[in-house]
Amino acid sequence: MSATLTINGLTRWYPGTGTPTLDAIDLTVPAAGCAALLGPSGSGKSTALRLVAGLDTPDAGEVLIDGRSVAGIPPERRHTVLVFQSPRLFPHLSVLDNVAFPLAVAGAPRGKARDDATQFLDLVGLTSLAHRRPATLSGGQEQRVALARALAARPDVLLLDEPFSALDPTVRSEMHTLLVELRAAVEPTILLVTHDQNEAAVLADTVAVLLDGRIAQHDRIDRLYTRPDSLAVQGFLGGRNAVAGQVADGAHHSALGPLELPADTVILEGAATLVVRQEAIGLVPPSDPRADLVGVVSAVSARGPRAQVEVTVTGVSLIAESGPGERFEPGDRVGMVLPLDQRHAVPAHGVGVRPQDEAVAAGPHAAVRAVPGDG
Ligand SMILES: Nc1ncnc2c1ncn2[C@@H]1O[C@H](COP(=O)(O)OP(=O)(O)OP(=O)(O)O)[C@@H](O)[C@H]1O
Repeated sequence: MSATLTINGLTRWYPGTGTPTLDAIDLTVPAAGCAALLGPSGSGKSTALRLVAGLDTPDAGEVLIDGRSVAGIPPERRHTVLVFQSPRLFPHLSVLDNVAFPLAVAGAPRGKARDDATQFLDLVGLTSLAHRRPATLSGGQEQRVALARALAARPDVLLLDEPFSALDPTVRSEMHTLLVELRAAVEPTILLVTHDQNEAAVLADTVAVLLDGRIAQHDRIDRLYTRPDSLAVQGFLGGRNAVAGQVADGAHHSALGPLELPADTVILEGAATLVVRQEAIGLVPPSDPRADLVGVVSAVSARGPRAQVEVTVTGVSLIAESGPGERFEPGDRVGMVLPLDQRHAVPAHGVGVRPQDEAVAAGPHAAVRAVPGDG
């Protein structure tokens, strides 16, 4: 019951707004895959889901399910189901009949619809509540019913619009576990909208970062963290270190001195910003031979069990995270280890260049190094 979802050049320009809310976005979610659309409030995430679901009409571009355009097909015939932040259950129906509803609408006899619904309730762990009314359920239980109802409709594509953001952290985490189990059991194709990076990381195979109506980067979450295409993506994902400089001879040159760049990426010669995640930097004694840099602690701020440690190195401020039990004070001299595979250079102009994009880079600042296996 899963299908490939393809979004081509999808554009939505609400009347009276100066710029399009969605500006020609492209996105593919393979059958049984899960992609997250991650972006700040107002970036156009819900607009994209509404267009895929058929609740709104694009100004340009198209949505394809298994290669077939769904333009002009009404929502109820698209084989997509949208689950919202609020469960939107039918209050006058039992839990079981809520889940059986899409089956009954599709023409299944009452007994068959209820049998099927029982199986989906079992999948979400709620068979014991089958005869309750929604008003007697907790928020997490209601959302479980909403998921069971959505899956019972056997959609080609399951669309989730911030489905867990109203739940408290413990219940949200239980719902994440449930969704991982549902994926394994039913293998739906999922497009998930969220503004929560952790949720995207836990649930999705790939994450499309939506900034100002454009997909800034669609990648695995680990690559979004360590290989951002732009400083906008790096900053949105909370990266704190960005050092301006130049790339030459496979290294980044700045006030920090030359720092070799990893070989598993294409490196552009020219102006580029070095980025390294704060949690990837190791703090060691200044005499430690592993230290790539030595500096002086300029500030320490506690963040739960870890602290953010600001270190000044030849006038450049870098942030690292100390581990549990490590204590640093302003004025301490420290060594910093910047693991080679965690370093990345973001070209000063435009997005980063990947192997598949090499043709774009042909020019005076063309890509100088590409290693198979990347991207
Ligand atoms: N029907 C509409 N008419 C005019 N503008 C709209 C309409 N729907 C949404 N917008 C605008 O489009 C922009 C994107 O809205 P959208 O709800 O898609 O963003 P979002 O990323 O889902 O945000 P949030 O995380 O806050 O839900 C917002 O500026 C919003 O005000």
